[in-house]
Amino acid sequence: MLTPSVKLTDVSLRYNDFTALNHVSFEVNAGQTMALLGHNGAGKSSLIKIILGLIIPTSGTAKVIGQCAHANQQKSSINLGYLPEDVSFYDKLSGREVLGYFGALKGVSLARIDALIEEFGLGYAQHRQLKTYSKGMKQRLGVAQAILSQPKILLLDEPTVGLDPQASQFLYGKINELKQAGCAVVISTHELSLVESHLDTALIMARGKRRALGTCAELRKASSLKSSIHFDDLAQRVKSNAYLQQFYQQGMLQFDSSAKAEIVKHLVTQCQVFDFDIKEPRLEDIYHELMGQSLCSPAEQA
Ligand SMILES: Nc1ncnc2c1ncn2[C@@H]1O[C@H](COP(=O)(O)OP(=O)(O)OP(=O)(O)O)[C@@H](O)[C@H]1O
Repeated sequence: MLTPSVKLTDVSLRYNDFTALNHVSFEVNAGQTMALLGHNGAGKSSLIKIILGLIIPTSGTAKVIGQCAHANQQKSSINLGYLPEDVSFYDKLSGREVLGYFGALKGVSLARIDALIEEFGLGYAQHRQLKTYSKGMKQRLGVAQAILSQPKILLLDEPTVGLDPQASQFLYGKINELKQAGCAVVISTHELSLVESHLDTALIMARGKRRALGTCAELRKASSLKSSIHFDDLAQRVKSNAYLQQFYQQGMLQFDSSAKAEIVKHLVTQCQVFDFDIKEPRLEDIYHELMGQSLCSPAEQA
């Protein structure tokens, strides 16, 4: 059986008397991206630090490619790439010196460093001290550092903060390349619309607990949010079609996501309607439905 790249089983974490994580389990396989979502203080960064082996869970187990995460941190035998939430490097160094330093630690060739500097659009500033870099330039450098050694596991804590739209798109392109090469990716982010089309699964955390885990389709099915279909002369067609009438609301067909395949089949085979517009709940809609309207406070223990 395939060993998951990341496997957390029943992990709890206490900081003194505060329970930051409460019986959390999930797996990420090679070549998969999991988005780690949740309110401020939900426990996302703590989970990433546990995978890195920087924090040992109070109870439960954390494994990376079958090894205890903490033991791997000490041996560094598994190649992990990490972008911390607040990326900061010694600001008297130049961008090139930073990548050169991490490259030397990880045995990366100078050619790879040169290529990444150019790809991330930092060539013109590579010899300047970091104190002259903008926030987005530092973030680009941080992402380049994280993927430098083409890791087997890539952990990105809010990677698109400060990135312009093109740089964000470029980053997701790079992530997809790494996935193709078998990298397992965990991305903690609040930018749901950006991550939606790139994830395989999403883990939604609330107050240290797992609120939901699944593919977008699974989360959509589990939600009570409706999908909808619209097409020209829909109202006319519905008048003479008892099957469609049961879904007709506010000028469109509205239904649970699990009914989509059946309705589409009906439209194509029974009504000869081939051109329609389907709208499904977005990840952001599902997230808001799960989290509710009021602000979650990490201090409220569930
Ligand atoms: N070293 C620490 N000591 C005490 N409490 C901590 C420590 N680190 C984190 N916490 C608490 O644990 C909870 C989870 O923090 P964490 O940083 O994992 O949240 P997060 O989901 O990454 O939040 P955000 O989206 O705001 O970055 C928070 O209530 C935080 O205050």
